[in-house]
Amino acid sequence: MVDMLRDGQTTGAATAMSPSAVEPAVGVADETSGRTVLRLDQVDKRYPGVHAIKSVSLSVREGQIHALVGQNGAGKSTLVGIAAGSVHADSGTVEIDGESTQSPTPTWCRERGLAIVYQEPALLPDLTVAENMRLGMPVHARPAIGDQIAWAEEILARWSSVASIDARTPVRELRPDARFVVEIARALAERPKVIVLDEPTEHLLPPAVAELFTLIAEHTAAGGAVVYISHRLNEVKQIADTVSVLRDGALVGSFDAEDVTEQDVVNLVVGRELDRTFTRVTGADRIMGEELFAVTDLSGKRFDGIDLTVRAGEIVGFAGVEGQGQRDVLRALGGLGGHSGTVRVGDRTIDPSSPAAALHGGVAYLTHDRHVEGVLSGLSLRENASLSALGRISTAGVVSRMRERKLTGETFRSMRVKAPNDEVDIATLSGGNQQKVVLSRVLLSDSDVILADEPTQGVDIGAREEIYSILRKAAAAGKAIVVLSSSAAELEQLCDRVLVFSRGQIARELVGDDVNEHAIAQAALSATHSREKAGTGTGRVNFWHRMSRSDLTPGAILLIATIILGIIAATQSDTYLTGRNFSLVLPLLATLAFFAIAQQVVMMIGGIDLSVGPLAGLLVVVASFILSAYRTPVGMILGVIVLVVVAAVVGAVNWSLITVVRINPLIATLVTFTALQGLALLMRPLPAGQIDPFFLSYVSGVWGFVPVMAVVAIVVAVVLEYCLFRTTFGIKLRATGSAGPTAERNGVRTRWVTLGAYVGCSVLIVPAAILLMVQSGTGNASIGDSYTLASIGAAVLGGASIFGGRGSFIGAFLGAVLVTQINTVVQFLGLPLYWQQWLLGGLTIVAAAFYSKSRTLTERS
Ligand SMILES: Nc1ncnc2c1ncn2[C@@H]1O[C@H](COP(=O)(O)OP(=O)(O)OP(=O)(O)O)[C@@H](O)[C@H]1O
Repeated sequence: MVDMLRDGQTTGAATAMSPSAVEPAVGVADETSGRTVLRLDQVDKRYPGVHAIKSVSLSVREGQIHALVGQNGAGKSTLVGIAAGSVHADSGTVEIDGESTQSPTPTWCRERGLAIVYQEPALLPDLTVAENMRLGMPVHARPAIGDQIAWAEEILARWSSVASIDARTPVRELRPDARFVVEIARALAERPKVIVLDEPTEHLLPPAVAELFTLIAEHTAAGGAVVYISHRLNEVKQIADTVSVLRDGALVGSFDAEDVTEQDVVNLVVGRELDRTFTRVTGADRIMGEELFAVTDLSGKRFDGIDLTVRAGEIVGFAGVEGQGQRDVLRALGGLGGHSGTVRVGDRTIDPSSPAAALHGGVAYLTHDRHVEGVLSGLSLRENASLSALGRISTAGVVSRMRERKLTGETFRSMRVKAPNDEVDIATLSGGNQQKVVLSRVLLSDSDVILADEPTQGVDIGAREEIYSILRKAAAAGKAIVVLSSSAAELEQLCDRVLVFSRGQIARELVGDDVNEHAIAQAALSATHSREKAGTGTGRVNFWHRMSRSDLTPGAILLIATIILGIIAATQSDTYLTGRNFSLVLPLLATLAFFAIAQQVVMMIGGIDLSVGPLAGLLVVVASFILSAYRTPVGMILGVIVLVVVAAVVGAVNWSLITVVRINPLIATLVTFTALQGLALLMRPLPAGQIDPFFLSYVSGVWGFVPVMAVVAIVVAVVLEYCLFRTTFGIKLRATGSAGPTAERNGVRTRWVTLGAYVGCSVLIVPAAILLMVQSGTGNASIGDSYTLASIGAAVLGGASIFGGRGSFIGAFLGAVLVTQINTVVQFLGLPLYWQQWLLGGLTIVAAAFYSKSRTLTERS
């Protein structure tokens, strides 16, 4: 494993060379043999302050593995993003399988045979593995929705020896390595002409890497092509036919892999000759201080009885086959896992019960899952890095911008973070640069103990050396450091001592000359024979886990609560269980149910519609003009059509404010709320204008004591529930709410899905408004106002997430049932009316807390 520079004192030993000085020794790739399946021609891309791609031309031929290498920020991801249609180039053309275009879209590229696995998985957390896999397929290759589980299981079966993944599991429950397996398996299942893999092995376990290489070989043997991005040059040398080097957005050249040595590639990537002679600076050569970090009898999930001491100035490595508890121990010490035992920093005993408590006790943890736990998107580099150092840079709670800039700036410079400036959004940085910023945060916390989990993940060869040097400097400054790495070579280079884990315990301790790559790898393998597969996380499926998996769980809980309230009311009053009572209550229930179902549509995409109440009022007012007395049946139908059109227009206005003008949904629909209220009051300042009694008698028809409209509401809820999981639009709706930008990358036109959601929501208010017409009989402008909040309450009770992606129409219906039940039972029990509010508020809090708790537990496990 020589995937890194071997240089104890890198920067001093490196000799700057002109690019031309490192290029002539290597052979230039033959671009003529084999058919070209992907061609990029004069592609150029600028971001504010960065010329990311400088007129790059590249050809990838069939049956070939074409590696793309370069430092962090060189432009690799941007270039393949352009090839896949997810990044729009300023100029240049993309040609896939003979067809070219200047403006490719993800769908265009996929349909022509290009599949891509992004550095950050393009999976939708709230959709199941099977739904994600199906959605990512080109339209012609998608299985029927009913067959998707069997189809996904068949594809994942190929990976079963390295990753046991249940196709029904929501992706949010998968561990990072399993997420990548799903992505890769899906992309290969497309049988693409060319597959792009952007740092695919960063998160994979060694057996999965081996499986990937076998599949890649099969793919190319069948005539497919691969574009392979990696910082692991040993992997590149192992599999690539051609190596293209990018530096600062420009193509240095494309070379035959056989003609270049690993050292040649390093020099080409860095743009200078880098001395890779390795001098390990061990603890024996350094002065170490007193024992600084002491852990006694630490036990928790997947580990047991861990004793550990680290001295000031010492770097201790955690090694072992993946899944032997080493990561769990590190996370528990960083405050990210339950545990028992004693943890001491210096002479203080600390309780790392949370990351904040660990930090407070002097322990900082660098996560291995940068995408989910490390990066704070939307915040600048500076803000991301200074988050753990706020105490040091503020006085009486006020942050000193000068100190913050100085501190973060110096750290960024020492790590060579590549960004236009320190104020840009961290999300705009390349993956490796994001990793450097997250590491900066840990260093800036100035904690006595640093726990670094895969510190060089996704980081280029030059920066890797810089990170080693920074960790060594931190040790030299008296910190105690623990490094977990899947690379034995990395541990050899960094550590004074290495602890090898097996089945949740420390199986071996390597010191002195035993701290070498070979001995570490050997110890890891001989220490254990059982390899845990990548999977869905915990093997133990607990109550919360099972409950939180289903979107129907909230509905079941609501039903039980409704029945209990009903039993109480029935025991207290003889009139509760009578047809007369039901004939009074059910129309109210149907009205609220339509409001809740409508609200659920927009909440599914992470939106909200405050205008539903006034819209209903406006529709009642409009009806008092167009459905006034004694219309013919045709007139009535036309009248209802007008109401639908009015509602659809309001939905479209909401959508354009949110999507085109880009106003937050809460504000946008608050604006519409006021405008619609004003308009309705303008038309009918006071309730007036009779609505046709014949029309009202039709819509208030009953079967026994059950109103027809209540049955319609149930049917609508059930049909929409079916559509949500079994139709393309339903899945796109959930995908858009789950993670909009990722859904876009999967070919979902989120803009139009959002339009459908807002228009759909408004149109579903028409039946609710008709029921209100029955109640008022006249044009009453404010009759719907109170339903805005009630609709949101009912949908939340039904399990809707305000962040989108989760919820259920049956749940929303049952939420409306419970709200109506509370109102009725309070009256039957003769309780004061404020009990309605208390019960509703109390139950909403209990429900929200329950859903939130169960969801958090599921995601953590
Ligand atoms: N959306 C964006 N907005 C602004 N700048 C961006 C954006 N995406 C990328 N960049 C910039 O473009 C340059 C190239 O980034 P890119 O992600 O392509 O690099 P990379 O070679 O893939 O790096 P890494 O190896 O770290 O993943 C970087 O300077 C990056 O900060």
